[in-house]
Amino acid sequence: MAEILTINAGSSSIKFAVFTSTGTADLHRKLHGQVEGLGAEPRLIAKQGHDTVMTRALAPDEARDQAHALATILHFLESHDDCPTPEAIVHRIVHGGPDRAAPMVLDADTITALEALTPLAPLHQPHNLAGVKAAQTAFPGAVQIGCFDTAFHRAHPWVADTYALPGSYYQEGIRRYGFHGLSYEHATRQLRKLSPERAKGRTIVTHLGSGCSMCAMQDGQSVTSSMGFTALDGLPMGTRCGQLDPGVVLYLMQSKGMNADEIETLLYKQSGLKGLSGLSHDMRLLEEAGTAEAEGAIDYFVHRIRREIGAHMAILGGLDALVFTGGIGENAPNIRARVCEGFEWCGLELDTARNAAGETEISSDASEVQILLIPCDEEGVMAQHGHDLMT
Ligand SMILES: Nc1ncnc2c1ncn2[C@@H]1O[C@H](COP(=O)(O)OP(=O)(O)O)[C@@H](O)[C@H]1O
Ligand SMILES: CC(=O)OP(=O)(O)O
Ligand SMILES: [Mg+2]
Repeated sequence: MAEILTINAGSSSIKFAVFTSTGTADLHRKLHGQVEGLGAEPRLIAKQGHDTVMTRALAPDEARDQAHALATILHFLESHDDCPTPEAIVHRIVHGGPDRAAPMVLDADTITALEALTPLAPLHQPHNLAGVKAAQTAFPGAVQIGCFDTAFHRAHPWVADTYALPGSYYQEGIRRYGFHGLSYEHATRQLRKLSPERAKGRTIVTHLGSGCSMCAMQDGQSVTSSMGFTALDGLPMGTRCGQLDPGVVLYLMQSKGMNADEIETLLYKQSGLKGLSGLSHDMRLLEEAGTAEAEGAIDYFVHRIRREIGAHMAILGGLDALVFTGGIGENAPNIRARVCEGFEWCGLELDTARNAAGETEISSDASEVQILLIPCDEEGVMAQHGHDLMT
């Protein structure tokens, strides 16, 4: 029985899963888990089905950063009673550049080309590629496969991909790539099962996790997305600023004398919910805190999501379904309620009780737009791609 291991290094977590394949298209998830809370209070959680087989707070040297967290996961897998012997290890690689529109086997040349994209995704790409190397060492017999967050958006029309810079900049790759593609792919697959007619129409999926973005789709194909050249643009995130006037960057350089490294740290690691609240990147803590700054951070977060929903809806010419996914999207009913508030004018109405209960369909019976909660499963999509490439 072939096994597939998936590794998904996000900005605040590393998620893993072991799947077995019996030769058919159906994959069985036999073990999964994550190191979550990187940068705050990291812990390792592993589950078999719904049963938790491990939950442990991690010491600083076990989860100082993604590399340590991954070593902790690989150590856990190797010492697990049923240690996996993966035939393929599938990695989420956040940036695939302009041409990689499908998953692929990672050979040495591809890894070198992907390393060159590190400045475009500094919170992710180095960790994604370090994960490939660590996995090669831990499981030397396995094929390494990459699935790219950017791939899902590669068929955007030019207007959704370009910046209004001279054309040569687009040609050299300065364009809007869009991210969270594996999450969007999963959401559309689920939507096709849950609501096939609406999935053929105009849909917006909003991925609200540690990183946050939104994607407008027509018949499951990405039309436009809130993230751009890097995973900084669009919505505010845990520690990232989201949309920012580029004049701010010029001001920081010219008037405050900040250098590129300082600005990178500010925009990627000290901004977003963390920067505004002065407290934490974690929505759970902000909701509990109740300070004026934490409330302000949540107000801004909600405001920007609402603004992007309006913009994405305008590009689609209306809306048939709105999907929430990601750590915040799935687990924070108050945020969902505030995002949807006052959108009745365009036929979008939440059902308070369904939303509070976290049901799959959270729109009211009267709502013209269906509102759904679809738990993010990037690992399931990755495993399926790995399986398809191996057979
Ligand atoms: N119950 C909850 N209420 C509010 N926010 C939550 C809850 N559970 C998780 N989150 C948020 O989800 C975030 C993690 O989302 P996730 O999609 O797992 O992130 P990533 O994959 O980018 O590391 C956490 O930082 C936290 O803010
Ligand atoms: C692209 C991105 O922001 O990913 P994540 O949400 O996993 O940090
Ligand atoms: Mg994620």
